[in-house]
Amino acid sequence: MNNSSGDATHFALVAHDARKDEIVDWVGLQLAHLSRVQIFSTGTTGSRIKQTYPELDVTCLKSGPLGGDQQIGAMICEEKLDALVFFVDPLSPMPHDVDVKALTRLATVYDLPMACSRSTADLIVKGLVDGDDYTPV
Ligand SMILES: O=C(CO)COP(=O)(O)O
Repeated sequence: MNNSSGDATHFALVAHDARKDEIVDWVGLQLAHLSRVQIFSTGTTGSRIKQTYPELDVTCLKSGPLGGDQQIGAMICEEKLDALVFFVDPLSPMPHDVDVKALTRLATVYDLPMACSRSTADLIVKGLVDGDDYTPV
């Protein structure tokens, strides 16, 4: 836990449409660990995760194209998140591409652990939930 509120571990989980099935599958594989995490998601991603795993603690924000990416960006600036898992679709143009860029940019600016793929997302879970507390050097 590195968020400034000092309580539970907070993850943002976001996926573009072409990768929503993939994030739902990934959450299922990490269910035991993610059940110990407070999850914040953009609207449609969060609804899918909640529907499939009602036992998880998921807060749904606005849909990405309607401001959800920006809400997550604001949480990063306010140091309310410990990690961002963002399964980006690299093959489709997005009407809200500027928001997508802004979100990944802020994760970089604030040195927030960010995963855009399953393997990196696994490593984040291993480092932040399954392993010893992560302390940035
Ligand atoms: O568009 C998104 C991220 O850029 C995701 O938004 P939804 O989860 O609402 O589809």
